[in-house]
Amino acid sequence: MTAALTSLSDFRAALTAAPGPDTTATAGAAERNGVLTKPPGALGRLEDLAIWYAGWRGSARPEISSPQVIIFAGNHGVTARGVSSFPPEVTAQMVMNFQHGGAAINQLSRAAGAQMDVYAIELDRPTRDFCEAPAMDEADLLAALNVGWTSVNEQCDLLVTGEMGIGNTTSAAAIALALFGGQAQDWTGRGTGLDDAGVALKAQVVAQAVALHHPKTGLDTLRTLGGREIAAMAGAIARARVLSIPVILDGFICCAAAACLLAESGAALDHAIAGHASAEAAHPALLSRLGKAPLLQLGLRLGEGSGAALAINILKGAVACHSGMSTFAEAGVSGS
Ligand SMILES: O=C(O)c1ccc[n+]([C@@H]2O[C@H](COP(=O)([O-])O)[C@@H](O)[C@H]2O)c1
Ligand SMILES: Cc1cc2nc[nH]c2cc1C
Repeated sequence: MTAALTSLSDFRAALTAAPGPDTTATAGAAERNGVLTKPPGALGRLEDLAIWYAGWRGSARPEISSPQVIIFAGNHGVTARGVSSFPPEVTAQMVMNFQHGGAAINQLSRAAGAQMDVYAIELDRPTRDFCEAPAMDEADLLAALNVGWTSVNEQCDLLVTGEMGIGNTTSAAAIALALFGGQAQDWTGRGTGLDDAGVALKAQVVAQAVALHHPKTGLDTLRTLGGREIAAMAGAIARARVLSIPVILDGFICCAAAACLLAESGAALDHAIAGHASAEAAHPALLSRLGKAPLLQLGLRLGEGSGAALAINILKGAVACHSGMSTFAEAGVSGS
C-alpha cells in the first residue's frame, strides 16, 4: 500500500520531481502510428491520444486493461449561505447510492470496464464556511490529500477522479477566481440548478471568499477555498503523475482541483487529458486555462466522474487501434 505523505512540502516535492513521459516509447509509438494500415492522420485525435498514452506507459504498443474510477465525497460549510439548489444531506445519501450501485457513475464505470472505489471523507465534519475562515487548516488539507494519494491502485493503467459534494461548484468557482482572476461572475454557474437570483448570490459569495483569503499558491488555494473531496482528487491526480498513470479529468470541480496542482508545477498535468466539457458555464474557460481540449461535449453537469468515465472508451479505442492494427507490410497493403 502507498505510504501517506507526512507534510505539504513532501507533497510539493513529490509533484515537482515526478518524471515525464518515456521519450523512447513516445518516439516508437509515433513511428508505429506512421506505418499502420490507414491513410496518414485518418484516425484524427485518436492517433495523438495513443502516442501520448504510450509515452506515459513506457511502451510503444500499450494496452488499457485496468482503469480505476475513484469517487470522493465531502461536505461544505458554505452551503449555509444558500449556494446550492439541493440540501447538503444529499452528499451522504448519494454516497449510499454509489455504494449500492444505483448512481450513473456505477453504470458508466461498468460500461467502461473500470474498477470503481468510493471515499466519503468526514461527511459529518463539513469544511468551514470560507466566507468566514479558511475552509481547512493544514492538517485537514494534508489528511484529504492523503485520502486521494493513497487511494490510487498502483496496478491501474488509467485513472478517473470524480466527486460528490453539495456546494462544491461554489468552491470550484472560488478556486478558479483565485488562480486565474477576472470577475466572480465569470466563474460562477448554476451548479445543480440555481436560478438567476441564486447565481447572483453565489457570485457574491465567491467574490467575498476570494477577497478574504487571496491565496498565493496552489495548495493554499486548495486549503482556503477547497473542500475535502477536491483536495482528495488533487492528491490522487498527483499520485498518478508520480506513478506515470494517465488521468482523464472530469467536470468543473475536478478541473478546479487539477488547476491547484498546475499552480504548483507547470508539468503537473502532463499525464492528464480532459474527458469532456460540462454544461457548467465556466468549464470551457477553465479547460482552456489548463491547456486541455475536451474529448466530449454532451451537456453533462452531473460530476461523479461521469464525463471522464465515458471518455475511457474513446481512449481504449485509440489504444486498441494503435496496438492492434496491422502495418502496411504485415497486411500486404500498398502504401501511398
Ligand atoms: O462536473 C461538473 O461540471 C458539475 C457541474 C454541476 C454540478 N455538479 C455536481 O453537483 C454538485 C455540486 O453542485 P452545487 O450546485 O451543489 O454546487 C456536486 O455533487 C457535483 O458533482 C458537477
Ligand atoms: C441527486 C444528485 C446527484 C449528484 N451526483 C453528483 N452530484 C449530484 C448532485 C445531486 C443533487
